[in-house]
Amino acid sequence: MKVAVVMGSDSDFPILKPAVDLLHQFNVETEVIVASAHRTPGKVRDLVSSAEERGVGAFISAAGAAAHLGGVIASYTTLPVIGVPINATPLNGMDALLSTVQMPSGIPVATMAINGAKNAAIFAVEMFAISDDNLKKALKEYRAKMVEEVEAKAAKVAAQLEK
Ligand SMILES: Nc1c(C(=O)O)ncn1[C@@H]1O[C@H](COP(=O)(O)O)[C@@H](O)[C@H]1O
Repeated sequence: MKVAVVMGSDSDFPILKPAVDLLHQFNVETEVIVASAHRTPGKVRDLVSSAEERGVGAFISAAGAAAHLGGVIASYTTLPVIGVPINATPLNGMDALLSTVQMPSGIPVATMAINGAKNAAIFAVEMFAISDDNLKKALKEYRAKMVEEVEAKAAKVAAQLEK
């Protein structure tokens, strides 16, 4: 199964790139697509309608401003949609957060933090890991590495206090 990473504009890509890299680090296949519910509605409908045939198991949808992309993707599929509101306007992402998260009942978009693309990737891996023991193991290793990194930071602070 792969993750379709859809963004509203190429201007969102710098936020999405680390998420795509993270998915590849877990050996999860991706397709990375620029498409807009506002500007290219036909492309969004087509790519979502045919997604299951291409082996897509989940969507990550990232958009800034009036971010309707996630909701529109969710309207065309029963695959899970993870929304990433992007900070792209003078409203600092609040516009995208509210338009992504406040979905009408029945059509959910699992919304991450503003610019929270890496958590979207991890969340997708967690969903795939439910039926994939290798991914489950890889997630446990990822967490263990995080513990090591925090302990190294704690040791650094402790060393500074001893000076
Ligand atoms: N929110 C949407 C949608 C949509 O929801 O369909 N399409 C593009 N956008 C967003 O507009 C912002 C500015 O786009 P440009 O940089 O192309 O002007 C981007 O953050 C994009 O995700």
